[in-house]
Amino acid sequence: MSEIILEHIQKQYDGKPVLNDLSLTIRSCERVSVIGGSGSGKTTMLKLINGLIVPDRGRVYIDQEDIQTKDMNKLRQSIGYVIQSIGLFPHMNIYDNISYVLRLRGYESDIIRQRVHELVKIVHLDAAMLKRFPDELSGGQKQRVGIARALASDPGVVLMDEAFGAVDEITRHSLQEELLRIHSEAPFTMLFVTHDIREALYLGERVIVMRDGGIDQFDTPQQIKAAPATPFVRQLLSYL
Ligand SMILES: Nc1ncnc2c1ncn2[C@@H]1O[C@H](COP(=O)(O)OP(=O)(O)OP(=O)(O)O)[C@@H](O)[C@H]1O
Repeated sequence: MSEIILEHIQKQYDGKPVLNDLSLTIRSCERVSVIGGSGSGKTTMLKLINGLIVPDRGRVYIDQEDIQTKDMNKLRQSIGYVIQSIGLFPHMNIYDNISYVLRLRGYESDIIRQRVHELVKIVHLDAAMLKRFPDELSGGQKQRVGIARALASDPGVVLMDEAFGAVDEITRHSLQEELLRIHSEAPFTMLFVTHDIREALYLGERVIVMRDGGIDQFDTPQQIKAAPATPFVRQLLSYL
């Protein structure tokens, strides 16, 4: 449950601007989708929010606190991050993967066990899978583990980067529905990067359309459909 503010963010790689004077406010508990061309800066924006990279200029605030003034390890532990390649630790079983942040934070084992069992229920995983290792799970099951791990410490912010990109259509649809249900039961501020305009419009209460390091439109799905702000937004909508 956190408000995120990006204020005049500039980021360059090798002298080439990747984010160009980006400013936006994401409300506490809001679901925001991010869509845009390849290389438009979507992943870079997420990484700036969880402190994996720092802007050349501008500031990121979470709940009115400049993240640069925070302990970066603590910041990352307080933000759920789900990526397409999932990033599960291959040498740890599912239980240890899900409980990783809780163990880092020094919670007692009874509390951790209770929370892990709560989480597997939330993401509809079979508890029998907790003993397995990531390479013994299907793509969709691994994604559920990734979501459970991201939610483990009850984060105020969850960042998802093409989180459902590597699963089949049916699994993708059920993960989308589960994500909406999970969010409605225990809300958090969510940024969801996707290449799929349907997914963006379905999951986002508002949608950011990025192009070349800037924002073409940041609006509700209804408004984006009713009044696309640029030819690029119109082109995206033509794929519906
Ligand atoms: N560590 C890096 N060093 C140099 N250039 C980088 C680095 N990370 C990203 N870039 C460049 O920054 C630009 C934006 O990358 P970013 O990953 O944010 O795009 P994206 O919108 O998420 O793209 P995609 O949809 O293809 O994943 C790209 O041109 C990319 O090549």
